Amino acid sequence: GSEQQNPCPDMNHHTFLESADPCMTEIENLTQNVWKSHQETCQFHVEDLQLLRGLIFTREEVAIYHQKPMEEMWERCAWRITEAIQYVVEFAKRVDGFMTLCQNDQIVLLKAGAMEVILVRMCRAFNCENNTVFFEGKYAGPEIFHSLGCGDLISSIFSFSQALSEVQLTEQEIALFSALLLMNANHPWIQEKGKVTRLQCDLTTAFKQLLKTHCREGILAKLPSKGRLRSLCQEHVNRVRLFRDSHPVIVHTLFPPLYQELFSSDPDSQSITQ
Ligand SMILES: O=C(C1CCS(=O)(=O)CC1)N1CC[C@](c2ccc(OCc3ccccc3)cc2)(S(=O)(=O)c2ccc(F)cc2)C1
Repeated sequence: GSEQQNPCPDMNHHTFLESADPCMTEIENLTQNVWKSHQETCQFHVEDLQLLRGLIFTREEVAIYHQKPMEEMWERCAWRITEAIQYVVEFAKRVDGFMTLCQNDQIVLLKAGAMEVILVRMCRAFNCENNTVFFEGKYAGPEIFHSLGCGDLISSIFSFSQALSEVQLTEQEIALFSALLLMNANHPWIQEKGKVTRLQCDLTTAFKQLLKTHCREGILAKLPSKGRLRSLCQEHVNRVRLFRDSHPVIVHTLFPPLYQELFSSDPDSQSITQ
């Protein structure tokens, strides 16, 4: 790290470290842990996603997507999001403190926050120059999702990604912001509120410290509000329910069980699959 100015020059290095504020190194250790956890579970590396920006679906390929039945497109997106969620689950498990929470709280936090983390991670795979997102191997505009029949949800997802990519978040900022989205102590079903609050507080300190060190406090005002993220996730859940009501067999037989548990079960069902 950067050479830290020793605030008490007369103390030798050894004494200084002993007397340094212990929680400071704890916070720095937490920042490193969260960054490493993100790097190991980010699904695609941001360098690769940048390189792939040149790979855009042709008009013919988009036309093929348009001919796919609604059910098939829904099933594809359900699988894409389920894959992404498995990486987010792995991310959470590697964040210091998350595995010390009781199983109920781990599940409640992931059920409430996994989609929010995916929406944030998505800005890494979004190219705001041509309004395209990385999907199934190439970059695609919103029109590729046409046969889903939920144009409003897709356009809100795209405009959300557009707004977030303008902040140009670093991988460290995405890592800490994602961890903060997950560690939400105010969730009604949390049993060990104190432990989650402590985690949330340490992550907030770490995030603030990171922004301060890099003179990036200005981005706090540009980050999406909790309300914006929550309404986007709710819109997704509403759409899934609408689709499930009209295609119950498809959802029950072809959608990933994890996706059904997280997005199409009633909100307070705690029966998550192991
Ligand atoms: O971006 C990612 C990945 C994040 C990690 S990464 O390493 O950066 C590689 C990319 N995503 C993973 C899954 C993705 C996803 C995002 C939102 C979503 O909303 C729920 C939904 C479900 C059914 C119908 C409509 C909407 C579903 C999937 S996606 O499939 O790429 C997709 C994208 C845009 C869109 F408009 C619809 C689907 C986003």
